[in-house]
Amino acid sequence: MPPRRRILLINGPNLNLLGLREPHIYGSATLADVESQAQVQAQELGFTLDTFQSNHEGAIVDRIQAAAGRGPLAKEGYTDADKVSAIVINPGGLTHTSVIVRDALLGVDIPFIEIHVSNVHAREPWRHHSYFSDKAVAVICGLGVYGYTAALDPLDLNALHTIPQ
Ligand SMILES: O=C1C[C@@](O)(C(=O)O)C[C@@H](O)[C@@H]1O
Repeated sequence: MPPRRRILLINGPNLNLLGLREPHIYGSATLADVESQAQVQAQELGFTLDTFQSNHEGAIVDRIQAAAGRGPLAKEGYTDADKVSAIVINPGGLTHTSVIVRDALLGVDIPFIEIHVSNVHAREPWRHHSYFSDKAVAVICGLGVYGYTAALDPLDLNALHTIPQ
């Protein structure tokens, strides 16, 4: 059987307001636009896409653990079928603060791509540091919401592990 490709797209705090918050920085596309475009792309490329957004750090940790079939959500109906082979994550402000989301990603050992809509390196100095970049397969920033499309591109996915059936 061919390897399964199931990708999890996570958006962190405040990204539910994409399209409304600071449009001069983040543009006018909404999170719904981003997720539906990503679903179209997934269908075209033949992988399953799960999407998740939360404003809560612990909820993101629980969802990452569930992506490996572990943690509290694993007891609530998430099964092995929900295991993913790669994660695309825009951690939002947690990028610059979150040891625990970093630890969650390292703990499940699922390769991930970090994406930011804005060019964080052209913004406030404290946005230049990420708790994720040194462990990410790739980091995409400053491409606007096209960054999500780039992250899900098969060229990037080919570089990632897949879960054998
Ligand atoms: O919430 C966000 C969004 C962001 O991750 C981006 O997509 O550009 C950049 C972060 O610094 C910020 O806190």
